[in-house]
Amino acid sequence: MAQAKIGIIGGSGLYKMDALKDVEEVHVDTPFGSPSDALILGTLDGTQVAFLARHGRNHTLLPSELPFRANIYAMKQLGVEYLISASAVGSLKEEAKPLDMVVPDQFIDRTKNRVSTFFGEGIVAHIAFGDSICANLAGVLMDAIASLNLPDVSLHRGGTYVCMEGPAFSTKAESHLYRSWGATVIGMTNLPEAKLAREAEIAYATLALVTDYDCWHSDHDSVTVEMVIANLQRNAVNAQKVIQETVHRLSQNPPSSDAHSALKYAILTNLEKAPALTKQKLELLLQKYL
Ligand SMILES: CSC[C@H]1O[C@H](OP(=O)(O)O)[C@H](O)[C@@H]1O
Ligand SMILES: Nc1ncnc2[nH]cnc12
Repeated sequence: MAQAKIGIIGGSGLYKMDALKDVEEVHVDTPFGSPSDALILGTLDGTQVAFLARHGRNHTLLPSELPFRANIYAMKQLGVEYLISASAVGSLKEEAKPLDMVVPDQFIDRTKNRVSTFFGEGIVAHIAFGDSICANLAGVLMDAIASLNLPDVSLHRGGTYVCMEGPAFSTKAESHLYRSWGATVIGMTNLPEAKLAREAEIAYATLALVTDYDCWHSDHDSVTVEMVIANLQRNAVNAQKVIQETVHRLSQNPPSSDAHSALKYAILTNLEKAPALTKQKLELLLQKYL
């Protein structure tokens, strides 16, 4: 199977990468089922990458229906070591305006219905998640954004991403509550992905594209899908430029990442005595430690 060290997961409004060349569509099967869609392998300025449309290319999957484990496992099967997520988010802060870019460094979990671990069935592991985003990968992403000097786009370095269950958007009371917690942006997808990427020892960072002010701002209309997609479309070219520049920088100078050894001290179970079937299912994650 073709391989790629860099993976890209495109969210709402970002269903393909226009600059990809030598494109190959790969249908990957994993022990956790099928990913959201075929993975698109191709080159960006000569660097091999794997692209996946998180909700499917025709946007058919709700946030709660996303096969997060299959998506991350498929990336691992392709050899991905760095994973960039591009996501639409609502802003919870006045200064993060629609069309701005935020590179969060923390999460708050408000999901209710997500499976966000590969472990269980006889093998127990607890990854460290205090620093939920790979700081070095986020650094490359932020340097890439800054280097492009995008007109009318401010970069916000760091911030907390609230991950809610959805699919309905927040109530005003919730939106004000998250603001009182000091959170920066809100979305429905990135937290399970970040946890699973960490378990799979893949460095993960998010390019959060602000599309709206959620529903707290008295001078702006409450978020609607129409608003999200319209603003995302206005920003899609910028988002792809950022991803392209980030891929270029990663290919020139791949950073070290604590994520790449996240399981070193995380596994509690004696793997010699662990159930064979579970070991087989998780072989790709465990092989270094067997
Ligand atoms: C289309 S509005 C809500 C939808 O958009 C975001 O998706 P993604 O993170 O995949 O860009 C948000 O998380 C919701 O899933
Ligand atoms: N306000 C919002 N809440 C949740 N997810 C979003 N995605 C884009 N805007 C959002």
